[in-house]
Amino acid sequence: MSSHAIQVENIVKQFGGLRAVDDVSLSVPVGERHVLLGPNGAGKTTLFSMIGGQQKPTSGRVTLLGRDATRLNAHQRTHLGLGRTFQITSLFQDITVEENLQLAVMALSRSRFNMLRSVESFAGMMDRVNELLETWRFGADRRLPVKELSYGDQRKLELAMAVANQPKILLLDEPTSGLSAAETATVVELIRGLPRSVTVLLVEHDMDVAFEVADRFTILHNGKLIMSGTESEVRGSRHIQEIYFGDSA
Ligand SMILES: Nc1ncnc2c1ncn2[C@@H]1O[C@H](COP(=O)(O)OP(=O)(O)OP(=O)(O)O)[C@@H](O)[C@H]1O
Repeated sequence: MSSHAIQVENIVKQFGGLRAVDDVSLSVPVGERHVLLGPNGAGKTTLFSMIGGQQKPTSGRVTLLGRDATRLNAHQRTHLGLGRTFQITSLFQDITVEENLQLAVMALSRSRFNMLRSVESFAGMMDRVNELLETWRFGADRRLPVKELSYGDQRKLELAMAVANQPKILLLDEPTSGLSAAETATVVELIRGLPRSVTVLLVEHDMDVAFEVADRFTILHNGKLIMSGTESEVRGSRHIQEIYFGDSA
C-alpha cells in the first residue's frame, strides 16, 4: 500500500469564471496531522470537499490510501476509511449523547458484520460506546438529549462520532470554531491523542491551534498552493507573512 494516506494531483475546481482551486498537488503521509491554512476564499473548503467527495474536481486526481478515489462519491470514500466533520452540526438533537454514539458505532458494525446475529456483538458495541463516552468525557451527560449540551460539547460529540467510525483518514473542518478557550484546549488535546494510525487533515483558522496540532501545513491563496512545510518553514516564509499574517506580523 502507498505510504501516503492522501494524494491530490493537479486538482482544479472551476466555478464559472473563478478557479476556486487552481492546480493544487498535495501528499499527506499516513499518520501525519496536516493543516490547510489560508485567508477567506483561498479554496480550503473546496479542496476539502473534493477530498471528501462532496464536490467533483473539474480536473485532477484524488488518491486515498493508494486507491484512486476521484470518481467515488462521499459514501464510497467512507468505505475506504474516510471520516469527516462539517462546520454545521450533524447530530441528532432529540436523542441522547449515548444514543448518538450507538448509531455511529452501529453504522460501522452493519457495514462490517451482521451485528443482529449475536448477543456478543451487541455487547461489543456497548463496550465500544462506553469506551467512547469515557475517552471523550461524556460519562456524566450520557443520558442528556444532545440539544441540552453546550455548543462546545456538541462539537466535541461530533468529533467523537467521527472517531467512532474508526476512520483511517479524518477530515476536520474548523473543529474549534466557536469554542471557548477551555473547550478549544480540550478538543486540541483529544485530536493530539488520536492514534497515529489515523491521518488527520484539518482546516483551521486559529494559528495557535494549527501550530499545536499539526506536523505540516499547506497554505493556499486565491486557489493556488503557496507552500507546504513545517512550522518553522511556515513561520520563516516572508511571502507567508505578507499574505497570511499581514504586513504587520
Ligand atoms: N459553489 C460555489 N459556487 C461558486 N463559487 C464558489 C462556490 N463555492 C466556493 N466558491 C468560491 O470559491 C472560492 C474559494 O472558496 P472556499 O470556500 O473554498 O474558500 P475557503 O478558503 O474555504 O474560505 P473560508 O475560509 O472563508 O471558508 C471563493 O471565492 C468562493 O466564493
